[in-house]
Amino acid sequence: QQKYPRDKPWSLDDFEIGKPLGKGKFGRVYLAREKKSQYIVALKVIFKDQIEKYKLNNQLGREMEIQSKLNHPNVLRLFGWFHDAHHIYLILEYCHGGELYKLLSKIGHLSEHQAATYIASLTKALAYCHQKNVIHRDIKPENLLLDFEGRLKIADFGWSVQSTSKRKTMCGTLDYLAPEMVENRAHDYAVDNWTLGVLCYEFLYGAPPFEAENQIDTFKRIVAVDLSFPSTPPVSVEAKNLIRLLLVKDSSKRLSLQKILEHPWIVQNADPNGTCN
Ligand SMILES: CC(=O)N[C@H]1CCN(c2c(Cl)cnc3[nH]c(-c4cn(C)nc4C)nc23)C1
Repeated sequence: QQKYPRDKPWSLDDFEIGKPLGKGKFGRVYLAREKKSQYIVALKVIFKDQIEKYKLNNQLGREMEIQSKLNHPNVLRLFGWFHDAHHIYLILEYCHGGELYKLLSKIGHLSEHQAATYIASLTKALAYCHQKNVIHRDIKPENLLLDFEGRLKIADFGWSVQSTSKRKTMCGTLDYLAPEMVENRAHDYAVDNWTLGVLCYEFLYGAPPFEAENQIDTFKRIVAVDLSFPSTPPVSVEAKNLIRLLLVKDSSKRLSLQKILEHPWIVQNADPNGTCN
């Protein structure tokens, strides 16, 4: 029985490779099973020549350094990594529930109970990342996965892999970026608070708040904080209140992560153990 963390370096021979889960510019993610333990993982395969071509070696190294240190129930685990002549392999936690995105596009919008539970989980994950000096976890819906219990996991290493079920308009979208990001001004931890507001809106209405026909109009709506709430689906006043406290142009005035967890809408609607089953 292999003790953990293991001393012998991992190699491809340790795994049986299953179906592809996603693919992208830098590589692909496969379902895989570690032979000795029969443990199911997601194996992310990154092409070395793609990394060298885009001069991303140190970014990848930094991402992996950060990711291997993070250990939180709502942050996807990086168990280890190895490489061969042409590839780098990341051994990642596998989420049986797949992408939150697929669930959202299938059911249109989430209930207030589900939305509050996932916003609370994201807030706790971000508070943990910020405490480890990790910001801007790029929390777009396609980077949010669900484990077998329906618990949310932030799955991003800066190498967003487009999984096969990706919404096409997703690539390069501005929808989730704060004004200071789209205006290319200095950004700090508070960008994540803005993104929580965007996600909360999208979970409840099924579309992001500043969606527009093209990127220019989205850009204009973000910098103007052109926020309005449709009359359907019906959404509680408390939920709208939280969204308004996060989608604030002045980043210093956005509700803090701690205050989000104390907000009445979260306290009244979020499931304490984050599974909302
Ligand atoms: C940003 C990113 O990595 N996106 C995707 C690619 C596969 N990857 C997964 C990662 Cl990294 C971990 N677990 C996953 N589970 C799934 C998945 C499960 N079902 C039923 N359908 C899917 C898809 N995908 C993953 C995340």
